[in-house]
Amino acid sequence: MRIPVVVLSGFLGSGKTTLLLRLVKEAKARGVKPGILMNELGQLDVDGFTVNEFDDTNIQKLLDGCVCCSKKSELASSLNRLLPQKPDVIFIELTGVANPEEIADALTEPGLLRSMRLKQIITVLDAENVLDYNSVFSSDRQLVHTLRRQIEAADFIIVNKTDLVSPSVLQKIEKAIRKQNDRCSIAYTTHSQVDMDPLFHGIEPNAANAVSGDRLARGSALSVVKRSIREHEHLHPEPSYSRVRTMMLPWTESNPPTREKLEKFLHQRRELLLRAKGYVTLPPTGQPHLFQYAGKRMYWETTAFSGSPYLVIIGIDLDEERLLHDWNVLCEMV
Ligand SMILES: Nc1nc2c(ncn2[C@@H]2O[C@H](COP(=O)(O)OP(=O)(O)OP(=O)(O)O)[C@@H](O)[C@H]2O)c(=O)[nH]1
Repeated sequence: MRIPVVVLSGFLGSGKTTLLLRLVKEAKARGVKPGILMNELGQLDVDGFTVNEFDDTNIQKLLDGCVCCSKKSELASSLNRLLPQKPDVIFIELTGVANPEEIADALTEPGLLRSMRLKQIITVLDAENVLDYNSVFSSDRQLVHTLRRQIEAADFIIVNKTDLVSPSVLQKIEKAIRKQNDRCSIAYTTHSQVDMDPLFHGIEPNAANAVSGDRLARGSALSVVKRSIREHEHLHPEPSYSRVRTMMLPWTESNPPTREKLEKFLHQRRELLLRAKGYVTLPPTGQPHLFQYAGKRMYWETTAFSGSPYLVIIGIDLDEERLLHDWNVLCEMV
């Protein structure tokens, strides 16, 4: 029986990993064995540590590039490495700038088609920021195109972070979604807390799953996806994002910046910054924290992480040399 694959898409910081953690927990509660493929734009893996807390979960990570373009050739081998543990379902968490249609297409290649089937594309939206993407990223045509595709290709859209917006904003978001996708289901959530029953429909322990009800069985949906991919490749042979850059800011344990200085540093660069995350130690105690900057908000959590601290930032046209210089000046000033 072919293993159902659930693709999680959505822009940087919208709540995909939060959803993935819920899905993995739910899978375990149902006796369903999950396999996970996580893709990160940066060289370092922040979310993997959190997911690794589910100790016996089968995880593959594809770092330093986007699986829908620069890392596409590695998709099949990474997915095939999940197979020996016989997962009942595979969750693929894409980078925030990935076009999920490309993954749908890759799953129809002969090497994967025999063992896997695309069950569902779920797109998570950040309710606080999604309506601004077109204007904020107007100078990056490819990125705008990719973000539109994330909505158009979705079977299920989760409008997340509803705690940060008013009901009238949610109405506008629903209208905007329906203009682009009139067939998907929509749920409104905080912290990606969604009813799991529909998501697990047809996913059973021990993989003797019925194939019915998946996207692959619905020939028409797949052909729409395939046709739009061909159009996409024709019109956009470039990657799904163009000016998005990732870089690491070194975190010296002997001389770390304070929380306030880090926050000010990022806030001053908010126009070009899309996302930041990392494990950092804070003075004076050296307590490790998981730090996240998403949708222009900063989140801090204490953590049991015991590796070397690091901080990854993602932004538009980042000037690496200049940022590193400013960062080093900041660290020396502490
Ligand atoms: N206020 C608020 N914060 C949320 C909500 N959902 C997630 N967050 C926070 O937003 C940040 C980003 O969430 P993630 O789940 O890591 O987002 P992501 O889409 O996986 O991010 P990338 O992997 O960088 O693309 C984290 O600090 C979450 O705790 C929500 O509903 N409301």
